[in-house]
Amino acid sequence: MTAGLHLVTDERLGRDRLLAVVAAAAGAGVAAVQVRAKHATAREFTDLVAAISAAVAGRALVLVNDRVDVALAARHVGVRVDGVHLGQDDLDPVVARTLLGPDATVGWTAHAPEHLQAAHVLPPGTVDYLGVGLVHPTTSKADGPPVLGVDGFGAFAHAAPLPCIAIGGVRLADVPGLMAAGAHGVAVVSAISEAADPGRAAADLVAAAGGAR
Ligand SMILES: Cc1ncc(COP(=O)(O)OP(=O)(O)O)c(N)n1
Ligand SMILES: Cc1nc(C(=O)O)sc1CCOP(=O)(O)O
Ligand SMILES: [Mg+2]
Repeated sequence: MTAGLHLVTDERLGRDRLLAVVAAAAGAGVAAVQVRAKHATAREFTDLVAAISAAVAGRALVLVNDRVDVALAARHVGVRVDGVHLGQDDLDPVVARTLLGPDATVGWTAHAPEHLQAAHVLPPGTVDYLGVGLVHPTTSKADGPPVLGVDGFGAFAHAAPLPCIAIGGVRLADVPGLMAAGAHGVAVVSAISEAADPGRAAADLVAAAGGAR
C-alpha cells in the first residue's frame, strides 16, 4: 500500500541517527521508507538496506532508490525489500518489474510532460506510483527538477495515468493542500529527519496524509 507518507532517507545523517529516525518514522505509521544513498558502493548500500529493513521491522514498505541490483542482492540474503523507486536514468521499469516480480512495489519519477507520455504507454501493472516534484525548493537534492508549486503538482497529477506522490520541500502545512490537489501521498526527507522529534513529526505528517497504514 503506497498511499500516505513516504520517508526518503537523508544521506547527510550518521548511521545511528539515521536508524533512529527510520525506527521512529516506522513506529509513527509511515507507508514506506525509501533508502537513498547516492554515494554508497553496492556493498555499502546493501548493508544499509539490511539495517534499515531491520529498523522498519515490517511496519512499512522498504523501497530501494535507483538500484534494482541492490534490492535483489538484499532479498537474496534474506532481507525484506518490497521494491524500488526508479529515476528516469535508472533501469527501465518494465525490466525492473520483470526482475522483481508482480508483488513488488515499483515507483518512477516524473516531472516533465515527456515523462507523463512515457507513463501513459507503460504496460499495465508495471509502475505503482509516480514521484512528482519539486513541490518547493529543497536542500536535500542538488540539481533538482523545476519547482511546480502545489497548483503545478495538482495539474500534473490530474494529467497522470498513475497515482502521484508529491516530493520536494514538503512540510506539514503543505500536506492538506497537496492531498486536496490529488496527491496519493507525500514523500519527505527534511520534514522528518531535521525535526527535533522525528517520531512526532512523522505522526503529524501521517495524519495529514491520510492516516496510518
Ligand atoms: C517519491 C520519490 N519521488 C521522486 C524521487 C526522485 O527520484 P530520482 O529522480 O531518481 O532522483 P534521486 O532520488 O535518485 O536523486 C524520489 N527519490 N522519490
Ligand atoms: C530525493 C528527492 N527527489 C526530488 C525530486 O523532485 O525528484 S526532491 C528530493 C528531496 C526531497 O527532500 P526534502 O523533503 O528534504 O525537500
Ligand atoms: Mg534516482
